[in-house]
Amino acid sequence: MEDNVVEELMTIEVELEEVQDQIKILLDRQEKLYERQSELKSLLDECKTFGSPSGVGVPLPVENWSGQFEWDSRADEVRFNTFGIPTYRANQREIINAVMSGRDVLVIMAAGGGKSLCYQLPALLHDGVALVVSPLLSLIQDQVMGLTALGIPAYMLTSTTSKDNEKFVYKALEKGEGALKILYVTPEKVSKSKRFMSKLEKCYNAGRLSLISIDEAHCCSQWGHDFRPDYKNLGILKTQFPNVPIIALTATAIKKVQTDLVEMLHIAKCVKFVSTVNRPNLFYMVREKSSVGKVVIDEIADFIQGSYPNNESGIVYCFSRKECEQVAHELRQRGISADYYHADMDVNAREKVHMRWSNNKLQVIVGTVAFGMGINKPDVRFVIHHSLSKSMETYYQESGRAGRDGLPSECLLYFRPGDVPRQSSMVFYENSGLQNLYDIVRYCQSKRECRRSSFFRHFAEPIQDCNGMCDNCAYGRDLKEVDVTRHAKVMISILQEVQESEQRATMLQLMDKVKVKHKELASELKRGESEQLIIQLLVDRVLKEEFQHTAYTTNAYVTIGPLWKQVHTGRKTVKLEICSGIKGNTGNKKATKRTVSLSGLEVKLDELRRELSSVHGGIFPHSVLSTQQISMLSSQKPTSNAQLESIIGKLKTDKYGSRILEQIQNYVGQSDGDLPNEVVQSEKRPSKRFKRQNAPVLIESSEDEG
Ligand SMILES: Nc1ncnc2c1ncn2[C@@H]1O[C@H](COP(=O)(O)OP(=O)(O)OP(=O)(O)O)[C@@H](O)[C@H]1O
Ligand SMILES: [Mg+2]
Repeated sequence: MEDNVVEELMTIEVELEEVQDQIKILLDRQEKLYERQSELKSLLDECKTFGSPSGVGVPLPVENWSGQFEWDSRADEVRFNTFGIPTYRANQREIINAVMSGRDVLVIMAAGGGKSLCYQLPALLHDGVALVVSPLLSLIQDQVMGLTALGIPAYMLTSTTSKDNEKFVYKALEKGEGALKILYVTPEKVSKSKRFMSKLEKCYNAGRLSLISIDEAHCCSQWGHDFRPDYKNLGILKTQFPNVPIIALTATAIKKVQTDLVEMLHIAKCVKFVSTVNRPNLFYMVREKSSVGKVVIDEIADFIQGSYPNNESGIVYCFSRKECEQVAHELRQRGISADYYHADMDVNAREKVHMRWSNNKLQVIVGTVAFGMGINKPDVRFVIHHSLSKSMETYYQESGRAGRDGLPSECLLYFRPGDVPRQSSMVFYENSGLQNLYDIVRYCQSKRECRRSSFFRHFAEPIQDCNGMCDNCAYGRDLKEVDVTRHAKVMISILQEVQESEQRATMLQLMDKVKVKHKELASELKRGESEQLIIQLLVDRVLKEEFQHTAYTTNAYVTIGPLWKQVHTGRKTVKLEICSGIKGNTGNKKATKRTVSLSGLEVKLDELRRELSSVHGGIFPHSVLSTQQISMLSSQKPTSNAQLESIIGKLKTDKYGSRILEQIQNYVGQSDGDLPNEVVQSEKRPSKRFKRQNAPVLIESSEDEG
């Protein structure tokens, strides 16, 4: 009797949790609707006021940010000729219009969505100086370098700024002398330097402070993943400079973070632009990870050499520092230029590795989570996870470092159940740590559901088409569903015995016990499948994990979970999906192109951009020409300055035009009779599965504007 009551109670508790999750989603939705309702009501009030006869001549408040504005043509000219950007991406134009109209703006846009342009373009259109607060020195250096290469007067005030430059900046702020359009600082400058703030005040009083931009604004919030205490003091900017519009930008989609930063920055009336979390150009896939370390490395090396033989950049994320070093070493032994990056290295060594990678002198960085926010490289073609991340949010951020230039890129995660206890013993003490981990475990275990849908569900966004850009959508798998209820019951009984004798069992010990006690049953499932079953039972709460600290480590054990009885009494059957093969591309599903393969001319232009970047010093190859521009040049093969200008804009044509035209001419001359866009095989190493393709396609969201 008592048992039954306890069991029902457990079941109800689990169901209650599920209901609460649903309520949370509905409450979020309600909050959004209330927000919009009040926006619309106040808009209506304003319309009535301004629309009345007494309001004749007063302009209507502008909320249609896609409409026409007086700065349109100037904005288009600067976008194209200075930044070399042919069209706006989704929301960019609207955001720029809101900023230009003097409103405070909050921008939530996925990594690589193009947030920088949203403040850099208005900074150039306005008179005066725009201030940008950014959390990391490396990010600031990248940005200043990139802008300088475009001929934009951008400076920074950081620990590395020379005395001369500091003097120049302070003079520009105080007296308006010298050309200064964009000034980057770290948050510490705002909260700690009285001298800087007093100069800024003078700049403001003279009406020359045009805009304040807070990049990576999620650093304000303790709920964000990169909290920075000094970001909390940035509220002072609105208090001291109330007439200057603030634009706060982040890729973090968590609601709590957004609410926090609006409050902290004092921008309650801001216009908010939330873009989708979808990254249509990323191909997501999960592969089974062998328990033999060398096999995993062989597979990773094959993948890189097969798909990326032209030194295309990538990242491999590892669980621990030691693993990073080992994996980098083993990749090098297999002929891949790889190096590691983790928090145990000194700052200089880390920066050196980062620089070599940014300059395309190193193909792969093998990093821990420490290799994070400062990564600004747009042409990362693949992100491989050697082990699973600790949550969907973390995986989204880390894998999202691929393809920031919008070109097809791949995100590959190696999953094996044995990695789960390693992660769980690290995260179990965090708020919802285990829940978050089990969410990504579910993502990894799933063999049918679209990987993109998991992201949409996680970030509470309506589902969009995947276009065949994940393994589950692109390939049909031969899946069979096996009833493993008997196995699950045996596991439960064994764990009961273990518990009764006041002992504990790890996942491996549990499997061994099943093998010893029930040989026939154990032989029905392969080792990996038994592991898969235990993980599934954990995620479904039939089993649960328990942790014990020792002096050196935390051990994870498996024990009976809240729903064990449902299985034990036979009320719940347990099924395991077992994959017996991949059918290949299914005819009925759209499979969009996943990788960028370089044509002969593209390889030549890539070499040229590397050469020009080292000749011009201090700029990255992607600042000379983006991969997207290289692909357009190679398909259109311009022969005159005018044609070139229509592709890459005036500034780059003036700077590098003669060399680019010369390169194209040489290539066309040499390859007379060849296929126009013949795909080249790397000279350095043979390619296993090289794909012949024409110019790469840019996969963009359909909301693009001209
Ligand atoms: N409209 C556009 N068309 C083509 N490329 C663009 C456009 N806007 C931005 N880009 C390019 O996309 C890349 C990423 O842009 P940006 O650095 O602004 O991204 P972000 O949103 O700040 O990402 P993160 O969150 O990672 O900092 C850059 O190489 C940039 O030049
Ligand atoms: Mg950015």
